[in-house]
Amino acid sequence: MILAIDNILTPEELQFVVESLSQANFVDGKTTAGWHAKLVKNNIQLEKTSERSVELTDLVKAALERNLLLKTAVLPKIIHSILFSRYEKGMSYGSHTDNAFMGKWRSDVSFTLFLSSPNTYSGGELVVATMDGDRSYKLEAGSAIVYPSSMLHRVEPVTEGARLVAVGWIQSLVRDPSEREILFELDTVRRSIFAKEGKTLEFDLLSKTHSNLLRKWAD
Ligand SMILES: O=C(O)CCC(=O)C(=O)O
Ligand SMILES: [Fe+2]
Repeated sequence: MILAIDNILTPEELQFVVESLSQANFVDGKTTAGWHAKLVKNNIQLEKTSERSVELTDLVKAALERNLLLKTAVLPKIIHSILFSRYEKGMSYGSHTDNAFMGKWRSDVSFTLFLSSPNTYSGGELVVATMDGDRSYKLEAGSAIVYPSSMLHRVEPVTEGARLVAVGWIQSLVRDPSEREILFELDTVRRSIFAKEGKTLEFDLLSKTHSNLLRKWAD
């Protein structure tokens, strides 16, 4: 399941992040890519060890953690390895797959949080390869695409302007995307029943099934 989540950041947070990044020092992105992804990675990114990176990482992580849609669809165990990347004119990231592990954490879900307004740059779409063709994404600033880390993906060349994003990886409580999808749908239905009718017997039974499956599938 590929999911678009709008307004992860408030306008104030977005402005803060973008302003902070405008004064930052960016380095070659190849330093954090796997040995094969390095061959096609052509961007620059905020130095991970800088104080600014730690501050912005905490901000983005907190924004993702408070988002209910992300919580129910992704079931995060930990949001790890956030990077702030910049693609200037001519930069791109060719087709690749993300490493299964980053340090000790597994990458089950990848995300791109768009930080530049789409009308400030040309090209730079995130393209995810699905069984029925390529899907192309270029969201409003502050919104994110969330997709299984198992999928091939790329960033199209930027032809004008600059594309600023925060990308990162999540280890989910449930590694299998199809199991996550079942849990997400059950959770969505039970919340909808609760909103309409309150804590009915149907709500209780769906909650029981959701909890029992989560217990069964979580690692
Ligand atoms: O910038 C993006 O949207 C995705 C970048 C990416 O695929 C990566 O950093 O592994
Ligand atoms: Fe990637």
